[in-house]
Amino acid sequence: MSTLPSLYERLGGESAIAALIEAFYIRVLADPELAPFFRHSSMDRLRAMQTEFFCMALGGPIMYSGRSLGHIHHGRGISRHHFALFVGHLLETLKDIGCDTQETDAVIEHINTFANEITGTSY
Ligand code: HEM
Repeated sequence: MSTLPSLYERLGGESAIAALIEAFYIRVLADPELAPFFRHSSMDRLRAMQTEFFCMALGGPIMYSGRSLGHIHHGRGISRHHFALFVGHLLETLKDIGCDTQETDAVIEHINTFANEITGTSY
């Protein structure tokens, strides 16, 4: 019996995901609507935690050691609009690194499932 490779494997594992996150936050911080959210954040910690989170969320053998998504994001005024901008930058970054459409769509679909947890809304 064979198992399909996880998205983690299809993207190239931990080092490829770390590079993706690095390129992604360059875009996020260049967005005038998103940059202010990160003004007081340690970007080194954020990139490290986000890399762990993506590795875990995409099926990799890595445990996320950061705080709960709700706990971190609630009370910061992150709307659906901000979430959509954030995911838009992820989409562009995946395209930039040459990720094919099927993998890009699968990653975006998966990351979108965290929308309620991040924005604190459920509808
Ligand atoms: C699915 C989408 C998202 C995921 C998976 C995610 C994940 C994370 C993770 C893993 C951390 C680090 C946690 C830690 O330090 O323990 C973090 C921090 C943070 N996130 Fe997100 N995030 C998402 C969307 C967003 C959006 C849309 C915004 C704002 C527009 C945002 C703003 C922040 C900020 C400001 C921090 C740093 C908090 C601090 O300084 O301690 N995130 N996020």
